[in-house]
Amino acid sequence: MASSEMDFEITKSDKYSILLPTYNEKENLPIIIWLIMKYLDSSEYDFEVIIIDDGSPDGTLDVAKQLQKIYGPTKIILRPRERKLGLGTAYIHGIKHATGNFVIIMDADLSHHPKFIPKFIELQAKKDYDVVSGSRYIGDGGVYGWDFKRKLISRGANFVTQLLLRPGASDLTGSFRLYKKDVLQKLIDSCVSKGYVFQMEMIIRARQLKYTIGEVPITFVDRVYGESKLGGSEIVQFVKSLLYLFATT
Ligand SMILES: Nc1nc2c(ncn2[C@@H]2O[C@H](COP(=O)(O)OP(=O)(O)O[C@H]3O[C@H](CO)[C@@H](O)[C@H](O)[C@@H]3O)[C@@H](O)[C@H]2O)c(=O)[nH]1
Ligand SMILES: [Mg+2]
Repeated sequence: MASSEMDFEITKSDKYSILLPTYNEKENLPIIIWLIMKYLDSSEYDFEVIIIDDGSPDGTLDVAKQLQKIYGPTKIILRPRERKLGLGTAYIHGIKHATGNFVIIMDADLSHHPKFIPKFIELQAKKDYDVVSGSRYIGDGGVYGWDFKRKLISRGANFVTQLLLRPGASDLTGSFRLYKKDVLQKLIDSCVSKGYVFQMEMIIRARQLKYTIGEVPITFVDRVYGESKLGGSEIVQFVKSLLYLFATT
């Protein structure tokens, strides 16, 4: 390895807890878990995957149980909830059970590729960032498979938020991130929103609290199996929260 690639250090005691919220992801879950194992098991990182299933009617939890049998209960941890309680609270629930000193949050529908996780870990270790955020809007990052409307919503949400709140991070609504666990806990405690807009508020709060944020370009590929749970009510929620943050910060 070239010396420039070695100027960071992962401490032996570092552990990464990956939170995977699922709602109707039975086709995607085995593939994402396989990819996580492929990219992290080959490295020497200590990690665990915490699956937070919200009573998916398609039987995602049964699939998760099978995966736990294959990979073992120390690698795959199941923390299901009875019913669909939303993405934001799924993270809050998951972090309570995380044993790592770092937490990685990602979607389970293969839009976020696990191959980026080692890049997040390396950048964090190199600069000791409090947060590393995947960004579709820097370098060779990008979005694939979204229709014009969805691209417009994402770009629009990012643009308006940049304009009003000047957060100094390029991808505000994305949710592929690595946090120091104590930082994530503090951010969660300071956030008021609970839906999808949670991602945006987290990064705004991180800036306010003067945490350092690193960015890794990521590609976001639209899901092949199942459908997005983002609906009109989430968009209304986003606008409300944005205005709230604008008025109060
Ligand atoms: N446990 C639980 N999981 C949920 C819930 N709603 C969604 N999920 C899970 O959360 C992940 C993201 O949900 P999607 O429905 O696939 O979201 P998306 O429309 O693709 O939105 C993604 O991109 C947005 C824009 O970049 C992001 O804002 C959003 O957080 C997400 O990453 C998936 O793993 C999905 O199963 C819920 O109520 N409970
Ligand atoms: Mg998705």
